[in-house]
Amino acid sequence: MAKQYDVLFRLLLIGDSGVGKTCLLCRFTDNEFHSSHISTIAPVPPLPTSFHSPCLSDGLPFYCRDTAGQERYQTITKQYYRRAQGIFLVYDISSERSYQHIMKWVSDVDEYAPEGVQKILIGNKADEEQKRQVGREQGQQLAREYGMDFYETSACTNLNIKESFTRLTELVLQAHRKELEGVRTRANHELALAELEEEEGKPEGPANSSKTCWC
Ligand SMILES: Nc1nc2c(ncn2[C@@H]2O[C@H](COP(=O)(O)OP(=O)(O)OP(=O)(O)O)[C@@H](O)[C@H]2O)c(=O)[nH]1
Repeated sequence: MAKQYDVLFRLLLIGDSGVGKTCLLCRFTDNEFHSSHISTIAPVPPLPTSFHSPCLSDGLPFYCRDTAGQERYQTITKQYYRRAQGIFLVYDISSERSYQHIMKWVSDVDEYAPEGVQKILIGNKADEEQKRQVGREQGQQLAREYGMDFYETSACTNLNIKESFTRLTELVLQAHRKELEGVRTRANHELALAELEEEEGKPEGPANSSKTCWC
């Protein structure tokens, strides 16, 4: 009933392979950290297990999708951009290369995501101070250039995880305030997941990911 008035917000995590996207999401949703790196393979796991409902900000449901950072999966990853309302662009502070690649990720977002999508820049692995290759000021500078908020995070020590997720959901809510006025919001997680699955369809290829923290 009144399905057209329901709202469903989708967040995405993108960035090079190994920057810690899966770990950020696991830390936020399950308060867990996995020290081994098992690359997310595309297609990412089936929708019902790859979405989480942090239910931040006034209890509205948010669904956050992890993506595979490896180049060979980019065609699949890009198909998720067009329905995203919020995107985390993640680099690793111990990898200059992953920082340089943020420009390429931003240009993909500009090309494939809807206008008005909210973005946040994340410099992850802030606990790795002795391996740091990217200064905090460099992160701040890049974020300023692209008009994004910036957080240095650590999925390992739980630095700024809640803060960055909360901020992105706030930005999405602000951007969609008009739509939210007087509308009924979807609170039924199962129903929402079923609809997401129906809308986006199951990606082709093997259904499983080698990641273990989606369990
Ligand atoms: N020290 C430290 N290591 C981290 C942090 N976040 C992730 N890692 C490690 O970095 C490696 C890669 O993390 P993942 O979360 O799998 O990286 P990803 O970006 O999802 O990689 P793809 O799935 O290949 O795109 C793992 O060994 C993690 O334990 C962090 O905040 N600090």
